[in-house]
Amino acid sequence: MAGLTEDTVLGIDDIKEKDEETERTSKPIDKEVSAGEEGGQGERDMAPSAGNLIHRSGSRPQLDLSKAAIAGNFEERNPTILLPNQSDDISHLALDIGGSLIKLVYFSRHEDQSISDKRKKTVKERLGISNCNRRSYPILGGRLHFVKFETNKINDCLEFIDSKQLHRGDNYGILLLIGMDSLWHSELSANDNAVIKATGGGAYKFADLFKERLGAIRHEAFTHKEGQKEFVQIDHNELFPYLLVNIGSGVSMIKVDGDGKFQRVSGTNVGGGTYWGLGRLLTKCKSFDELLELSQRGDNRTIDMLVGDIYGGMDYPKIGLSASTIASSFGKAISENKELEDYRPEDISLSLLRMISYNIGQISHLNALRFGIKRIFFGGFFIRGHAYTMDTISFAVHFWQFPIFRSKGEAQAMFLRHEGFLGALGAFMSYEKHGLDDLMAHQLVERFPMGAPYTGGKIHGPPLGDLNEKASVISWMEKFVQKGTEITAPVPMTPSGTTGLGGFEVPLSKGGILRSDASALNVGVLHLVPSLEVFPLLADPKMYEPNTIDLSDHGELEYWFTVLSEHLPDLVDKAVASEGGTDDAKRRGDAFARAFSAHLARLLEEPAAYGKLGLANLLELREECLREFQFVDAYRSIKQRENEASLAVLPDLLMELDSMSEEIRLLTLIEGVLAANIFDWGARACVDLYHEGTIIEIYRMSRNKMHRPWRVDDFDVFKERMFGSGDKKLPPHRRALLFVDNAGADIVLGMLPLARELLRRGTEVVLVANSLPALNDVTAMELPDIVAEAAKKETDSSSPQHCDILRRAAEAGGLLVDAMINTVDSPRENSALVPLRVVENGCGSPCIDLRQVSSELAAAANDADLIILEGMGRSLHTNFNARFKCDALKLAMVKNQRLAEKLINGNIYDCVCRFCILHYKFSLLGHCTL
Ligand SMILES: Nc1ncnc2c1ncn2[C@@H]1O[C@H](COP(=O)(O)OP(=O)(O)O)[C@@H](O)[C@H]1O
Ligand SMILES: CC(C)(COP(=O)(O)O)[C@@H](O)C(=O)NCCC(=O)O
Ligand SMILES: [Mn+2]
Repeated sequence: MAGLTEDTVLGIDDIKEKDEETERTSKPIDKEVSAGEEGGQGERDMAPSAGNLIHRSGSRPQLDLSKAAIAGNFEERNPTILLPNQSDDISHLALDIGGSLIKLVYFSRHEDQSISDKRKKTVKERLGISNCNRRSYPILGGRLHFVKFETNKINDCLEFIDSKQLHRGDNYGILLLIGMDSLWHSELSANDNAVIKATGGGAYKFADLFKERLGAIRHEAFTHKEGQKEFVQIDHNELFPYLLVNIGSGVSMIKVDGDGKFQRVSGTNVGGGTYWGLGRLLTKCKSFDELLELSQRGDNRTIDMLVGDIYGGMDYPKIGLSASTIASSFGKAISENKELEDYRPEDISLSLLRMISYNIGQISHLNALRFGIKRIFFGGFFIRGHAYTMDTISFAVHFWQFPIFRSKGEAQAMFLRHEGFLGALGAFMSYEKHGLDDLMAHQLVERFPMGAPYTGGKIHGPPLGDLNEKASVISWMEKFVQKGTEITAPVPMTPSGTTGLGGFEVPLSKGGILRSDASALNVGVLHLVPSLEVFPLLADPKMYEPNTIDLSDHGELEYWFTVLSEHLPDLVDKAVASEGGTDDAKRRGDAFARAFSAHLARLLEEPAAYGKLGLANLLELREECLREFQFVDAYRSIKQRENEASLAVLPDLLMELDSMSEEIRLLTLIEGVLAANIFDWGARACVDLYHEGTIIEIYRMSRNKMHRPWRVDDFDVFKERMFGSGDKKLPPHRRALLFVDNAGADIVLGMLPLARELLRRGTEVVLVANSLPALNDVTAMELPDIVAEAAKKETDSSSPQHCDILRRAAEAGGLLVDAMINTVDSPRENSALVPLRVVENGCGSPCIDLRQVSSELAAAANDADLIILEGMGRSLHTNFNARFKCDALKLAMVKNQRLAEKLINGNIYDCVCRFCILHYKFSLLGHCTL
């Protein structure tokens, strides 16, 4: 890559000179910041119309390039660019301006969490219980977004930055990467002036980034062979050394030996720019995607000279080459009397794609061999998530490893979902002020928005990457709806192995029609939630897989897609009603339905598009989509109604329970939990049931059907743990974490009475509930009021004080603020009483991934020796097979026939009571059914 240094320096120089002009005339910065590109592509095309987008304003901080200058020697490999006039009060943004594409990674803060969360206030302030192991981060959490633009359309990029208000905010700084596959970096200046770092940091930072962050983002890396994507979870300890091959306009090959230990060992000038540039000239294509799409319909045999062409249609087995091996790319063009017009552009494109991919694959392989490297990661936007390209590269890497060529073992070709964003992301992460250097992988949650309609109460920017049109605030929703329809239309994918060319040297997957911009839906927004942690009680976090249902089985996938699609109209009705049924709500409801359907269609067609797909991901995606369209809580009124109805009958239930013997009571309590889990607005069968009676009638009916043995029935083991057998007794559990599920009868008549029983036995109880609404699940915010209502002292003096246990425990746990104030002076006769607390779980889904829980929950888990997971989402769809370091009880009613058949070989409404007991030293207990 000769000339890189000069070009980049020139580019930066350009910024410096032209910014003086900018200051005088308010001329645009678009030309200036694009100057790092090589080959002049696009430079002249750039219209200066976006010039006033990033403007000075007294109150708003912005990107101010005036008087920008390189600090130090221009010839240096690590030039620092100083922006003396830049306020560092701007958005988190990193730009990687490449020869072909601008990659933008930006950070948006989460909106301020409500501080009026009564539960948190009471827990923390009143009782001084805090998340002692919580680290303090300079950022409070937010999102990392990935966007790309063609370098010659920098105006769109600027418009986007403007529409998203990225040039203002109260953050720290901006990073700009200028160059092409460059291997430069510079240190942050200690100077107070804002600094632009010029770095091709992708490679340099990648080592660390991958190891600590991306490497553990679920399903980042994958292999791609014969049309099949397979995600690879890489053990941190086995990552190094690896070869990073960045296929941008040109190609860099970097050997990475450890954190920050890397070396550019090779490269080639035949890269993505070559394919696009040569392809454009030869086929007259107008866009890269058009060129790629052409290749899918091509047959390279018309242009490439094959081994068979030389050897009369025969293989050449002596040297291990079959007839269909390409002997010479474009070789036929010399021997025939044809002009360019005589060749199909499709064939030219395919021939070119194979030529370049093979060449890169081969050089990569040779370099891997040279250093004895087993893994090659391919990045850069040339790959563009394109199945055929990945197959071709994998094939090439593998081809040279056929026995005859093989020497020192096989190198594996791996691809990355964030393929093109490595540079921008690496630089972003390296910016120390963000505090991101301390972030751990489980603190990044990936989501797949369609383009948020609102931020800060306003509609911002066009959603789906169609940035050619001017961002029109008014028509945004209509545009979305239209776009949604386009991408909903299923895109056919040719099944693997049908290209008809055959032969081991021909990659099989060719794909169908190319999606308009695959990367827009391949890479999600990474939510940074610094308070997320791995649940400390997981027995083996590395082996933990939350999903029980594997959707890689296509039949399974289709079934659940149908279930979710059929549920959609009803959900939209509820969501719209929950927002007052206004015209705006209806429009949002429509957009939500389209967005979610679009995701479903996309995933049905390519299940691995967003990483390995499980049922929990689908259910969470639905909630995320609702939130994206500002549906805060679709089931709010249903939850309220069911809470009220259930609270009204709770005193009678508690009285009934108190009249029972301990053992009968425990059984009745578990029956009650299972029976009340029938109130699930996410299950079709149950929703149909609700038309047939009142909440209490359905609850009674459900209870009456609770006959043991249940389909999975470990109740006897649980009972033995609780009461012992004969004279062998175990002390009560110290602390139980109750992962609660639905609002209404489920929590009020099911889990609260069980919690009360544990409290009565001296076990401290922590109710673990959702941080955000999902279906009719109760949230941590809602729980204190429900508990307070359940624990209310009966004013009617004739009623016994059956709520005392709950009330005192809730007081002790800081849940009843008012009650505490009232009882401050009265002597606490039961000061030894264990507390009842509420913590949020960190998620907003009907399922729970225990690798990412709130730090509050992680802290509460430290002393816990019993976990109770309740409901289908948390104990069946996810965590059915999860193993813990303490006793664990999983309770759920199966409200879906197919799941019942598959999971427990049973029927709908069957129940699961699965108990897994830890081996106590002096264990008196048998083992559970696991
Ligand atoms: N929409 C697109 N426009 C232009 N090039 C694209 C596009 N999508 C993928 N590419 C390919 O990606 C290459 C650029 O990759 P990238 O990693 O962004 O490198 P650079 O930093 O050199 O721009 C292009 O040369 C082309 O082969
Ligand atoms: C989303 C759910 C897991 C919620 O169940 P819960 O955790 O409340 O018991 C469940 O409603 C579900 O799997 N529904 C889809 C299946 C169906 O409609 O049959
Ligand atoms: Mn639920």
